[in-house]
Amino acid sequence: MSKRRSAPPASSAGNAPQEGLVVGSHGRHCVVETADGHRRICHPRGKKSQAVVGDRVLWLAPPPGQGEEGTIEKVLERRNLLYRRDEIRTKMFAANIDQVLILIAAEPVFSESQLARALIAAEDAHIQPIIALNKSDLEEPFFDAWMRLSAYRAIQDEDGSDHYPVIPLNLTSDDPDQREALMDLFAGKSTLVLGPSGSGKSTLINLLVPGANVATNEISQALNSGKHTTTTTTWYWMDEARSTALIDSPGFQEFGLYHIAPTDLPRCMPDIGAKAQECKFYNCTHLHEPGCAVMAEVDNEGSPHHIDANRYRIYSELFEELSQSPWR
Ligand SMILES: Nc1nc2c(ncn2[C@@H]2O[C@H](COP(=O)(O)OP(=O)(O)OP(=O)(O)O)[C@@H](O)[C@H]2O)c(=O)[nH]1
Ligand SMILES: [Zn+2]
Repeated sequence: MSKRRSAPPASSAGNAPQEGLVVGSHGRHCVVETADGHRRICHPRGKKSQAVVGDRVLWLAPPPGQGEEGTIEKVLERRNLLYRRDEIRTKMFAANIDQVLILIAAEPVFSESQLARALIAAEDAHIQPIIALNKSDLEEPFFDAWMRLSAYRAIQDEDGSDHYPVIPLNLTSDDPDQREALMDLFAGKSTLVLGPSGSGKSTLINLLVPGANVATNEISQALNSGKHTTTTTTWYWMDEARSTALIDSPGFQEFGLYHIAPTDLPRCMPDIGAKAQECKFYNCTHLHEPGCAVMAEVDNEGSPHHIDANRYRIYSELFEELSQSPWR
C-alpha cells in the first residue's frame, strides 16, 4: 500500500524510475505528478512512452545538475483510453478515467452529431457517459435544447433504468444544492469534461476546483520558460486527498470515429443495439434489409423501443462514413 509514498525524493532516488500520474499533456511533453504531489515536466523517452493525461507512468529524474525535467520510461497498462481518429491522425483525450461528462449548453446551439459521436466513443472505450445541459437560466433556448435531448433521455437499459443520465445545469449560479449534486456526481472518480467551445467547461472547473486558474497559469509559465507549447489537457484534483478529479480537454470538434467498425455501431448506440438482435438476417446492416427490426422501430412512434429518426439518420450516415475508413 505505502510502497509509492515511501519512495525516496527524486533528488536522492538515483536512477530508479518512480511511478507517477500524468496530469498535463502539451503536445509531446507531459506534466507528471509524483506520489507526494510534486509536479514536473517530463519528456517521453521514445514513441512507446508517449503518455496521455491519466496515464500511470514510470519516470526518471535527470542526473544531478541537469535541470528539473525528467523522462518517461514506460507507460503502465491502461484500464481504458478515450480517443478520436480522423483520416490522418489519432487524438487521445485521456486514459484510466471513470466517466465522461459531455457538457453542452442552451447556447451556443449544440451539434447532435457531435454529441452522438462522443457518446459512441465513450461506449466503445467502456467509459460511463453523462450528458449535462448548461445555461438553464436562458429559458427559451434551454427549453428547445432540452427537447432536442428527449431521444437521449428516453434511451433505457433492459431493466428500465435510464441509460444516459441527462442533467440540467446553471453554472453561473451559486446554488448550493447544484454544487452538492455535482460534488456527489464526481466524488471518488476521475471525470473527463468534454464539450464544445462556450458550453461552460472553464466555468465548471473554476466553480469546483479552488485555485484552478492559478495552477494552470503556473504550469503554462513553467512550460513557456522551457519554450513548450501551451496546455492542452489538464487534470485537476477537487480535494486535498486527491481522490476526485476533473480533466479538462479541448478538441471536441471534428470527432472522428475511424477506429470503430461500422458493424460495431449498434453496440455503441444502445437504442439501435436493443433491436439489432431481432432482425431477420443475422448480419443485417439496418440500412435496407427486409425484416429489419431497427428500421421497423423508426416508424413505430409510441413504442417503448421507438428509435428517434435523427438517431437513425446519424447511425446510417456514420455507417457510410466509417465504411470509407482509410484505417481498415
Ligand atoms: N447564461 C449563462 N452563461 C453561462 C453559464 N455557464 C457559463 N456561462 C458563460 O458562458 C461563457 C462560456 O463559458 P466558458 O466556461 O468559458 O466555456 P468553455 O466551455 O470553457 O469554452 P472554451 O474555453 O471556448 O472551450 C462564459 O461567458 C460564461 O460566463 C450559465 O449557466 N448561464
Ligand atoms: Zn436490421
